[in-house]
Amino acid sequence: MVKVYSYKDNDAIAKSLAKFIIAQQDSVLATRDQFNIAISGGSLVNILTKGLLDNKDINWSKWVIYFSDERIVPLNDKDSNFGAFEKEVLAPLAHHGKIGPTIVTINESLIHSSDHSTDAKIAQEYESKLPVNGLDLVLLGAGPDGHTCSLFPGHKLLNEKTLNVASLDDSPKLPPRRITLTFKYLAKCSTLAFVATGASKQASLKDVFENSESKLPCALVNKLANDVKGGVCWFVDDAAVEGIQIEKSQY
Ligand SMILES: O=C(O)[C@H](O)[C@@H](O)[C@H](O)[C@H](O)COP(=O)(O)O
Repeated sequence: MVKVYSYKDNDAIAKSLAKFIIAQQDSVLATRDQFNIAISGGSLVNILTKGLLDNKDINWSKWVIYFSDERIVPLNDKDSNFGAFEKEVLAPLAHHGKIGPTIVTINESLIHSSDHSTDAKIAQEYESKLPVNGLDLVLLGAGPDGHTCSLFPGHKLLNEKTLNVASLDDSPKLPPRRITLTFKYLAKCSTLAFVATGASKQASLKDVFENSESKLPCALVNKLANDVKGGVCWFVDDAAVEGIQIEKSQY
């Protein structure tokens, strides 16, 4: 089942997404002591900052945070997804004296600026740190071209059937070298939640939601809805889904 939750702006999304994440957190922590979540880059980090930072219901010390994809750059590089999350969320958390989450990043000692041959090793090592049975929640972005994680339209990784985490060095969006969760691994996770905002997403989301044959990566994630027990949902703003024939509600 794919659900679409739609709001007028990022502040409203941030509030509702926080409520959703806390519900997932609470149901997992009722049964075990660790909440495994993956986040993505882009504007999602800013929405998480708004919704989570001063939120007393987040049990940060029980969170283990992974990345749905990461750029193969040093962690302090402006293009690093970890770097953005550290600056926006982790540093302010530490500043408030809170016990922070555990973060699982790529091993930057394996990055060689000109030699890409260790990129597969970075992916392999990242895969070895992931829970074998999948994550509790994966927060996904959606690019204007319909990509998600670093799974791009028409890319050979859309057909990856063996690896849970793969590397690529031909990302059409810079920077070119990345690692990404694959569909194989996303299918093992409990809940998949997209956050997509802005009119630049309209054309690809029209294809995702109105064309049952769509091959866009975001559409292929929607097709996993029956495999993942918590389903697939979308948190969108009105601009992203204007004119698109879908049933919308609010969480
Ligand atoms: O690695 C990347 O290329 C980006 O992080 C990307 O995957 C992002 O998540 C989407 O393009 C959505 O970005 P916005 O939310 O900023 O529109």
